[in-house]
Amino acid sequence: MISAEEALQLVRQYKVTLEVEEVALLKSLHRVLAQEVKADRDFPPFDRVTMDGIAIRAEDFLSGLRSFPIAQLQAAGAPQTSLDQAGTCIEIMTGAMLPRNANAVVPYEVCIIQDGIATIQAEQVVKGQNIHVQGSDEKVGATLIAAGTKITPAMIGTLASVGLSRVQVYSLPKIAICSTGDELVEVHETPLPHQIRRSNAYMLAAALLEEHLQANLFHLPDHPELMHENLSSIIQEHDVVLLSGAVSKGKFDFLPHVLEQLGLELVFHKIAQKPGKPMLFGTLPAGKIVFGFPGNPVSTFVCYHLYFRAWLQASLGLPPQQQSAQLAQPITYKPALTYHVPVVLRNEEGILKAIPVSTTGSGDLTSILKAKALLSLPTNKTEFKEDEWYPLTLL
Ligand SMILES: Nc1nc2c(c(=O)[nH]1)N[C@H]1C(S)=C(S)[C@@H](COP(=O)(O)OP(=O)(O)OC[C@H]3O[C@@H](n4cnc5c(N)ncnc54)[C@H](O)[C@@H]3O)O[C@H]1N2
Ligand code: MOO
Ligand SMILES: [Mg+2]
Repeated sequence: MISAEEALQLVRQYKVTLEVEEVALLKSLHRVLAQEVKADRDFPPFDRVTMDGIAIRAEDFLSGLRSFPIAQLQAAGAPQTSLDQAGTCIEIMTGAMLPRNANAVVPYEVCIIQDGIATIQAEQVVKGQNIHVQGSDEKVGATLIAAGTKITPAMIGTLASVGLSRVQVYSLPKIAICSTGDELVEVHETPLPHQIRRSNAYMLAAALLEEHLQANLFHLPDHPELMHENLSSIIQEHDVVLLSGAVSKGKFDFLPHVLEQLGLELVFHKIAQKPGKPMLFGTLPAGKIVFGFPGNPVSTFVCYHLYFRAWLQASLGLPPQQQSAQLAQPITYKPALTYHVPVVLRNEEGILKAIPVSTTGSGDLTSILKAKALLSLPTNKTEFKEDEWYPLTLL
């Protein structure tokens, strides 16, 4: 049996190779950029006026002049004008190109305009004031966003600015979620006393939606031939298969055997951890990836968050997310297993404190209703003291 740390390292090594596809600008939100984004022109592209007011030559003001006849009006979006005559001004709007020969913009608030003459009441005017100089943010050709970055709304603004109406992004893996077990019925059905509803499949699908990933949902019966037949066609159609249940020691836990028949290259089966000990991970022919999450709801949820998300980050070329928090109360845990404790979080003067939530075990769906994260207590100790720092995984 491998350790939780080894399992994490291993899943990160089995990333899938994602193709590059082109999508419409807004569809690129939350996707991973597969191209470098460069400035197609200087940022800003011209000397941009930053206040509504008048454009003058600062020298005229310095020579004592205070009243400037208005020669022209220039709006944003109009071609550049020219301040040809010394001692005059051009009324100018925010976002307009600075007129040729002008070098300062005086806001309306410190001018009085009467009969076509602007009189400046400011104490001083400095050359270059209220002008956003061409190329002062970025020069044409500069890299604005590196490939491999997850696209945020702010980045959509930059992509739009440089004219990328279509964006190259890495394609998304095709994901299947399969629940297993003859005790499961559909959500809309009323279970008989010995049945339960298929909650894990929906919980996983929702967790994927939070990553902006869609999945197809399936159910596999507790029957080796039928499981083989169904799973074989599911694998053909998907890059990644997330399975829930049927990976432990039970008489109906057929998955490991069926997967082996389907060409599984096992990377590991069983991790020294609680919950989620019987988790399975491996590859299938044609570079497909399979995660076999233990069926207990908390185990499925915990293993998804610890291992699938680490795998996804690695496959998308994103750095691992590492965080830690302080245990808020002592815990004794004797088994030689990494104990992933469900916790809520509290910020105490800048220190993140993890407070364990009560749970009856990995069948306790309600514990993950309360928990916001997992605090992973390592195997090399049995006494975990208050204020000690441990790795944290957000749920
Ligand atoms: N003799 C042993 N028994 C068990 C061991 C062990 O080491 N030795 N490990 C236990 C642990 S830990 C876990 S976790 C479970 C994992 O079991 P399986 O992955 O084989 O899952 P199932 O047997 O199919 O189901 C377990 C449990 O989860 C419920 N379940 C399954 N799928 C769903 C679903 N989609 N939605 C809601 N609930 C689901 C299922 O009804 C069972 O109650 O094995 C222990 N046993
Ligand atoms: O590891 Mo199992 O996940 O405790 O129920
Ligand atoms: Mg079982």
